[in-house]
Amino acid sequence: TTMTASIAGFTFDDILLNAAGVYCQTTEELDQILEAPGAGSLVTKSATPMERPGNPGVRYADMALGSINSMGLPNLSLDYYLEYAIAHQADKPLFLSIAGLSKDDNLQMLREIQASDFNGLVELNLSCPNVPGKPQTGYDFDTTRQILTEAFTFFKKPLGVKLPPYFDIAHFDMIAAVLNDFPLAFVNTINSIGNGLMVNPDTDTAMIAPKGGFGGLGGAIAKPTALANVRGLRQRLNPEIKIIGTGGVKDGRDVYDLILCGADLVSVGTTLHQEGPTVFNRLKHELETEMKVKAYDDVAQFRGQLQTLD
Ligand SMILES: O=C(O)c1[nH]c(=O)[nH]c(=O)c1I
Repeated sequence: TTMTASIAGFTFDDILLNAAGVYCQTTEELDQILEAPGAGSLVTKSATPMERPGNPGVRYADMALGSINSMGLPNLSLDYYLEYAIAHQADKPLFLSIAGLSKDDNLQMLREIQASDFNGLVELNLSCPNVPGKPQTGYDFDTTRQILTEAFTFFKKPLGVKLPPYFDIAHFDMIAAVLNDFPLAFVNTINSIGNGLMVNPDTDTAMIAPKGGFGGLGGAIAKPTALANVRGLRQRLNPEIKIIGTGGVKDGRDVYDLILCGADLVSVGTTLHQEGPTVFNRLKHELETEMKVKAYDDVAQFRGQLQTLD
């Protein structure tokens, strides 16, 4: 069975990778994704120009419905991840994620990457929901347009954006109208569902500490929103803009569904955090099984082919 995809001229021999933020904070974690059977690439933790400790206190929790996190953008700095990516990009195309706290931070990091020997893909994270006082840029269509306009005056390497989930059809139209004006290599949709709240039933307290317990939701709870955002953007974006589908992947059928809605690559967050890098080989084999049931031997045969009832 053929389970490959191409983005910006790069061929991915496996279509699974980690979701930014999960299992990608340190060289040790990144090496485990790089070497994991079934993983076709990796993305580094979203970086800022300088190292950040992130939010204090308990900032991640698993629950029946998935996960809630308010990490607060802890990372070891752009230079750390840039060095790792340059050292390991010969093996397979890699994604470098950046999440500046301002437009200038983002542009400064893009200039540094442009001037470097990195030849992989950059994922501009416009959707971190957990930095206190910082809104998710992806919900501000004018600012998103402004950042991309300035970025493309100098940035020539493959660039994509990590988007927050949208919940209004009008917003699918609006973000697509912005993104279609730029030569983006891909969009990654969705990031966590921002600012949910979960209760610890034993203590009647919030599950996590930062921001009074408000954090991004991932896992099973995110699947319907992930499918809708992959489908909604696939229907609206220029075909040259590829899609990384993220959200709610627990088994091979979840991978299959994201592809059916239009995903080229599929990234795994909560389930990777819970199961570890062996999850990729499990998902790959489960996807193969699902494809055999449907008599498909290539993901290209059903990518984006969700049928509607009307
Ligand atoms: O809290 C985080 O570090 C975080 N958490 C998320 O769920 N998404 C993000 O983009 C980020 I930058």
